[in-house]
Amino acid sequence: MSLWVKICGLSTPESVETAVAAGADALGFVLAAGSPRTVDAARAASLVAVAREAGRRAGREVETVAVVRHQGAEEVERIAREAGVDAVQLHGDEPDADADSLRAAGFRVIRALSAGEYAARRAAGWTSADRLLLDAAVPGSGTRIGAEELAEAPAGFWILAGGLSPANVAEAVAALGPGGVDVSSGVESMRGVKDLALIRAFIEAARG
Ligand SMILES: O=C(O)c1ccccc1NCC(=O)[C@H](O)[C@H](O)COP(=O)(O)O
Repeated sequence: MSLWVKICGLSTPESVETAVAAGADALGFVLAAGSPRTVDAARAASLVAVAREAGRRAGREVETVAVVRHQGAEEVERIAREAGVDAVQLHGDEPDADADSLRAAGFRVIRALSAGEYAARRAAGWTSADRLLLDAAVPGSGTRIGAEELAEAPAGFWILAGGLSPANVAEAVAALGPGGVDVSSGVESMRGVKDLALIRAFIEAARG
């Protein structure tokens, strides 16, 4: 099966068009405050419309994802509805009940955890109905997760994030065996500014 690829932190129509044309499965819009990639819900809605149209032209569905952190379930549901996304990616200390209520409200949920958080939850017997994304401790920082931090890779489908780039994604996938990958910093020319050639190169390298 083809590797699932998500390009995160998109904020311009050009970067959305490029990611879809290059074959991305999912696009992330940062609705968490305080990031150079943050867009408001109205801006995200216009980018979601661009993604839908580009997906229609490409003859496939592209998943749109609101990336949030430390926002309550009600607030997340409100902004996700306004943005018109398919899924939410929870990056904070949200309780499982928030994920349950967002799923019940019709959104797919991605739970983003650092490798350390995942190891602690796994040891405590935690399981989740949602897709799991393993990331560096500081999301969107371009920091990699090392194989040593990931003593046991999750069973089943999971998504690797954190410091991936066109130069290292193939090696990271071979070493850790995720079903999907997620990138932000590694396809930017400077923090918060996506580079269209790097987006294309990342997707090609990930699938190559
Ligand atoms: O991008 C941010 O600044 C951000 C802020 C708050 C929560 C999540 C954020 N980003 C999530 C992602 O972009 C990715 O899912 C992931 O962290 C990969 O980031 P990177 O290491 O930059 O490739």
